[in-house]
Amino acid sequence: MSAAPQIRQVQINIPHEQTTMQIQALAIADVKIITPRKFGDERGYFSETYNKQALAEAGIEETFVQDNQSLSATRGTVRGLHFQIPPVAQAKLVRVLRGSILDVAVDLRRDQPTYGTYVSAVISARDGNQILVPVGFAHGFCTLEPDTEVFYKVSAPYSPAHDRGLSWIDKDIAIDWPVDPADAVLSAKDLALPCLADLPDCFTLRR
Ligand SMILES: Cc1cn([C@H]2C[C@H](O)[C@@H](COP(=O)(O)OP(=O)(O)O[C@H]3O[C@H](C)C(=O)[C@H](O)[C@H]3O)O2)c(=O)[nH]c1=O
Repeated sequence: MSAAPQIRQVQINIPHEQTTMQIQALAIADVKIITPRKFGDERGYFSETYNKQALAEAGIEETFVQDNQSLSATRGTVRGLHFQIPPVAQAKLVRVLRGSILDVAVDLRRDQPTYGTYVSAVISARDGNQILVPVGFAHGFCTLEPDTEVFYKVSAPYSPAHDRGLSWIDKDIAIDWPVDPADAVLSAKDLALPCLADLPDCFTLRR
């Protein structure tokens, strides 16, 4: 049994009761952290983890058509970076059912000043927070705990023919992952993904 991969500590927020759904834009403003309201009592808590109308009232109009869930047994598991190309490009609403992840979104929109840059956030079952990754981004995460279970909604159905990926260790993007490449657990597919410089333009709107 190989030793557990070494994970550099990442700031994990302490959960707190919320009175309303909170929405916070990250440095790339289209990527948002959504923290639904929690009703705590002596039994535990209740939370509406998805409410289409509440999101629409906050200006989040994505329509989700498929739910996905993955379990990663080992902390330091990296899944991604993935995206689907039009006409089935996906927005993703990601949350963690058990454990925690460092979630990463890379901007692939060549007509944006943030093209080729990324944002990241710790998403955890403890915090009950979620990340909204819009169309036009590559998405991936690194698990921070063993047996981390991730649940996410996508706005277009899975289409292997439109499934694309980007190397997690692309030097031009230089994502600060909390695990060293020597210790990370990835699929053979993800280990072979190309760098951004070798990807065709997938998302710039045709004028
Ligand atoms: C994504 C997907 C996959 N699959 C099948 C295809 C493979 O036989 C198997 C595992 O797929 P994959 O290795 O792509 O799974 P992950 O590495 O967890 O990829 C996912 O995790 C990263 C973080 C993402 O953002 C993507 O949404 C998604 O690609 O599930 C399906 O049947 N439907 C689906 O929607």
